[in-house]
Amino acid sequence: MAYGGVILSNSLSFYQKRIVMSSRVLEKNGGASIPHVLSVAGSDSGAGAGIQADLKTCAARGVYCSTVITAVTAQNTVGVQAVHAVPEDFVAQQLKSVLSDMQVDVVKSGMLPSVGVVKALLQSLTEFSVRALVVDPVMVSTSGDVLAGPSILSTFREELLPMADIVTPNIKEASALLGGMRLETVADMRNAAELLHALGPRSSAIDKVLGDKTVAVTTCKYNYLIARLQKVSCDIHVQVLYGCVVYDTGFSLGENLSQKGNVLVKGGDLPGSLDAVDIFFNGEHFYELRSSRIKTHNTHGTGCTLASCIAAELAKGSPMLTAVRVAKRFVETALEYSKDILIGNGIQGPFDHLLRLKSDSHSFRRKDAFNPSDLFLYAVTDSGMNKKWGRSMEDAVAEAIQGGATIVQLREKDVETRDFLETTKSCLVVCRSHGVPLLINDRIDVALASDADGVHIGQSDMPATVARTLLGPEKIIGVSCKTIEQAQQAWIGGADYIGCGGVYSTNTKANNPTIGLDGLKTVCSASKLPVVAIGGINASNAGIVMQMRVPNLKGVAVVSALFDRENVLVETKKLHALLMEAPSKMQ
Ligand SMILES: Cc1ncc(COP(=O)(O)OP(=O)(O)O)c(N)n1
Ligand SMILES: Cc1nc(C(=O)O)sc1CCOP(=O)(O)O
Ligand SMILES: [Mg+2]
Repeated sequence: MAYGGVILSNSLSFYQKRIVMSSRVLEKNGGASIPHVLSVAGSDSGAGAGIQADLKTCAARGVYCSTVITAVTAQNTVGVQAVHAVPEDFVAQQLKSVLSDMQVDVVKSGMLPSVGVVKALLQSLTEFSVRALVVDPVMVSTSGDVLAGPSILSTFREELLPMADIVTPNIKEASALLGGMRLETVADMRNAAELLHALGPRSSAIDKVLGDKTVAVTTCKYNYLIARLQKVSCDIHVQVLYGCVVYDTGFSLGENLSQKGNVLVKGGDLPGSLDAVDIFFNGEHFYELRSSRIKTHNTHGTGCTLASCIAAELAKGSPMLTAVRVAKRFVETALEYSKDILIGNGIQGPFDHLLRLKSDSHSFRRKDAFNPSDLFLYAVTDSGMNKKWGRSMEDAVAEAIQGGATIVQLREKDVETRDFLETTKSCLVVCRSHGVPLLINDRIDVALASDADGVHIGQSDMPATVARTLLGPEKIIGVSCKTIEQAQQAWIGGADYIGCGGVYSTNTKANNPTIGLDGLKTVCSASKLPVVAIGGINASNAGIVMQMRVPNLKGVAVVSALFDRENVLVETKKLHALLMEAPSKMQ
């Protein structure tokens, strides 16, 4: 083989030991490693950019993030008021602390305020092996403040970029790195990407044979990668070993392990462009990544977020282009969700990395946890019935709420997903303005996409445990149960309430077994969760149901008695009044 006859050097035993050590730790703890990004960047007191953005991004992407702080900035949405650079030897100390102990997959660099700090980072990368280096060449903050002076440019160009697997400059940074080159068009960006690529990583080559199937790979970026050869059909592949995790690099030996760097020139600031265009160049192909420009002032920290998201995706094992695409989409989604949030008085605000403060609903957001008394009068819609009576879903929901419905479920079996999502959003506005929870029948995807308050699922739908994992701890989950066992399972699965029926026979749900008042009583008595009765309930029998005074029964759920009627408002009021009179104990 071409790599035979190379001498095994002593320095390699360190890495071998490290692999054995990591495996032992994993064995001892019985755990698995988690993708890990080390962010080497400055702190932003306003928490929109820098280390804080990197931490939030990695958290949002499910990746562990350790940090080496290179500078502390006094910064807000107005600008950068002061910068305190962390002494270089202390940056080096932080790097050593993290890298000597933790298995970092990807290093992401942001603000590197001095040549000494860049050199400390480079030195660490020659001592400790990582899989990739993502360089965000931070030079000027979005507010226009200089974060890395011109003295550093040549070190970036000559020493940092050649180590990078990807470099992600914006237009101004690309221009600065290329000696002030003018970037005004997409063609200029392509040109810049090509020129920057020429400053990128040199090729790597198999360097040392460690054993029968193990080699060391030297690159200019890493001291040594410990790699294992694996025969996959006719090709010999190279796998990089870290602890128990083995990453197939996809390089076959025939390609002499040559690794090409990547450049992403971000065109967010490109003058006169309607779209946000970024140019990705991998040394062979250009990719024009376009997305529509989101109208918002909340763009502080987009660069840091994009780079740390790329790092997070690489740490999970994504190929470079996939990581870039995912990161771009993540930033767009976060911007869209946060476009109207207001933090600070400056012209450029931060956005919400955790996508929580959804713009069109957060002012009406339900503040309370699930309240079982919400089950008192549960209105469950049916599009067929509303169509029959010539009203929209939104009008039907509004009337039911005015009539006294305390919770609403959209049970739409025959609508197109797109229409269902739009209807749900409109109904949410109605429900939130009245503080009434809105649940979605069956469709967890629609509940998630619309940020509805929860779902109602049955025995043939997704299990409650899975729904809970998807929806998180705050959403309401109801489960249909006809037996004690099902009720027990719903409780274990993390449901908030159960729907129990059919109490009476019904035409609304085909082939629905009727369990009667006795069946309802049995389930309610054994249930650890609050119960709402359903099935054939109307103004003539709701009183009977509630007067049984069985434990845990909190209310009735009704479809046809409200919606298969000419006047939803009148029918809901009637049923509400009747329930209020029922001498039940709504514990
Ligand atoms: C409150 C309430 N209880 C029971 C059901 C029925 O749910 P499921 O068994 O999943 O049947 P479908 O409604 O999906 O036909 C419900 N929807 N609401
Ligand atoms: C949707 C549904 N679930 C049931 C169950 O027994 O779980 S009965 C039912 C239909 C309820 O409609 P109506 O109020 O028109 O009878
Ligand atoms: Mg269902």
